[in-house]
Amino acid sequence: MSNLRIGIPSKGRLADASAELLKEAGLRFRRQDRSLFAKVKEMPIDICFLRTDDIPVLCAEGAIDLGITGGDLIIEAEVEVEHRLALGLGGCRLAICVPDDSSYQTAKDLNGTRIATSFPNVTRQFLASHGADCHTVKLTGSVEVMIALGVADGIVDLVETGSTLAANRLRVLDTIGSYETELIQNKSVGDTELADRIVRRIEGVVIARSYSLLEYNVAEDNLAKVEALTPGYSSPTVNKLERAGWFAVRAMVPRKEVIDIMEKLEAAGAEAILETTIQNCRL
Ligand SMILES: Nc1ncnc2c1ncn2[C@@H]1O[C@H](COP(=O)(O)OP(=O)(O)OP(=O)(O)O)[C@@H](O)[C@H]1O
Ligand SMILES: O=P(O)(O)OC[C@H]1O[C@H](OP(=O)(O)OP(=O)(O)O)[C@H](O)[C@@H]1O
Ligand SMILES: [Mg+2]
Repeated sequence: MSNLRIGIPSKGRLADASAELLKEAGLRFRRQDRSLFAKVKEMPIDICFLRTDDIPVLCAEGAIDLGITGGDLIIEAEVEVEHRLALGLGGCRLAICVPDDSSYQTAKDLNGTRIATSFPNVTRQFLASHGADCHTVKLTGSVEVMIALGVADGIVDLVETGSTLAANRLRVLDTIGSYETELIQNKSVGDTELADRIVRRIEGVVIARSYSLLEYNVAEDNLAKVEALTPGYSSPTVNKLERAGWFAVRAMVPRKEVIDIMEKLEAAGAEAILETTIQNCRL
């Protein structure tokens, strides 16, 4: 059986984060210069460095068994792949944008107009579902300037901070969807056991990155109140302290909620509240 092939972006904003994610999942490899492949040490796995937007079709065609790419690119590619994991990276939204001073109010108002985009399939489907039939102008990048160039009346492009829109005096008319980076799998992978092992390893890192471990001490009278604040991933760990009537509690807490929960724990009488990061986990 040939090695399991994992395709990751060779450049761009997802490249480093994708490689780092695999390394934290225990895959040890090093890309030589600008080579297309890298062998993983002591495992029958090859890493392939590809264009982010080619990864969905290469995964569907079986050139790679697993791939890391943007959810928006997967939908635009209109291919059949298994969506194995959302990776908590590359969050963005795909939006219909028009000039700030235009009179458009809804997607339907765009009927008969020209829309510049790198996502013609998603664009046509969304506009058709809103009763608008538009001429799409397919481009690979710098879509925002096409209205100024007179090529389009509106655009569909990715929006993260909104700074590109502001710089081009554009506003969001409607949001098509929100996306993040995903791990996808070919529907007929040969070594499903190894593929599942890799998915499980990556899942452990993704969960570990999205949670922190909170530990604190609390008097018995306040125990029920604080346990409601930190129910944990499945259940908090509670141990009796030497200090009579006091308990030590440890629980996983979503990282983005930690500060808020620490304040609530303190207000509920918890003491010695500590946050530690989780390097990896299996839950
Ligand atoms: N602000 C953003 N702009 C573009 N893509 C983003 C953004 N935020 C997250 N992404 C994700 O990254 C993917 C694009 O990665 P890709 O490597 O193709 O382009 P890039 O990083 O913009 O590099 P390039 O300069 O080649 O366009 C998108 O499909 C999306 O899933
Ligand atoms: O909302 P923002 O934070 O401004 O990000 C959105 C912009 O980023 C991406 O462009 P990119 O920088 O990838 O250049 P490109 O158009 O050449 O891909 C995307 O195509 C938007 O133009
Ligand atoms: Mg780009």
